[in-house]
Amino acid sequence: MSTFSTPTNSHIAPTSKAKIVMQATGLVKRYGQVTALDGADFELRAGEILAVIGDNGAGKSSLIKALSGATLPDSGEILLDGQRTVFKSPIDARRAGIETVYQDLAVAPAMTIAENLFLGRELRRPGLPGTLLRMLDKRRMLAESAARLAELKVGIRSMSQALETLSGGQRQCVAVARAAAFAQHVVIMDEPTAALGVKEGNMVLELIRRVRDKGLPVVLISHNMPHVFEVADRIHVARLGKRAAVLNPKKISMSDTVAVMTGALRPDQLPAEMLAA
Ligand SMILES: Nc1ncnc2c1ncn2[C@@H]1O[C@H](COP(=O)(O)OP(=O)(O)OP(=O)(O)O)[C@@H](O)[C@H]1O
Repeated sequence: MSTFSTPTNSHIAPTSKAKIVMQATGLVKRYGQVTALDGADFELRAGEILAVIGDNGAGKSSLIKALSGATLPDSGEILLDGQRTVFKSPIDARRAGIETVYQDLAVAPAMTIAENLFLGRELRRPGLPGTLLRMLDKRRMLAESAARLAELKVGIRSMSQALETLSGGQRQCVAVARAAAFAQHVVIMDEPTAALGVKEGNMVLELIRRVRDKGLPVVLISHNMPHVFEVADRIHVARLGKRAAVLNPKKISMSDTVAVMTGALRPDQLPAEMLAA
């Protein structure tokens, strides 16, 4: 069997005894004649970065949409901390502590970094007696933004500069930091390093590790195999609307991973050590 890359991820991966933070069983989602999810299972553990990979149309986005409340599956169960949960909207998922960083970033380029961090969750000053009017607390939002970014070692100095003045990688870091700042349980990232150069991609990968090390498990959807192997503790392979396998990136090569993803290699043909516990 081929060996392709030496994983550089030095973090101690969670063992099979690590707590299951989020779980899904038998998710089904149909769009007319198309079955996007065909009984997909999912399991995210405390302390891990779980990469979700799969060929085009394998059901990655549909899975993530179900986990983040963007779509309601036709059947199947989602459990958060062991409790059955139904997300009827992304707001439900956010309330439950799940933050998602979408590919389009959902940011306002002309607004400041602080305004973007608190977009939709603005801090306000106490209301004046007898009025409902509550002014935005810009000072606190600036201070808190600076604190959040510093905590994650994102090296951006001025929180009052417009987001559009930042590079693509820095903007992505702001989006990730925003998710990490508000998430109580899980951060889901959809292709966070797509369209970034090598240096900027590495900067975002570093940040993703810091988010995990801060105590938030991360679900990372990516087509970028070197990036997956750089940071993932386990690799969930989606195929034909199901979870085909969960792989151990420390034991399996990139080429064999791609072979499992495309169906050229069946998971039951792999030595047990290549499968994640
Ligand atoms: N809103 C929709 N309406 C109709 N079909 C859909 C819809 N969303 C997804 N599908 C179909 O469901 C299947 C799974 O799609 P999904 O986007 O989940 O796969 P994916 O693994 O994320 O693919 P990609 O890597 O190309 O984004 C595909 O056949 C897709 O065409």
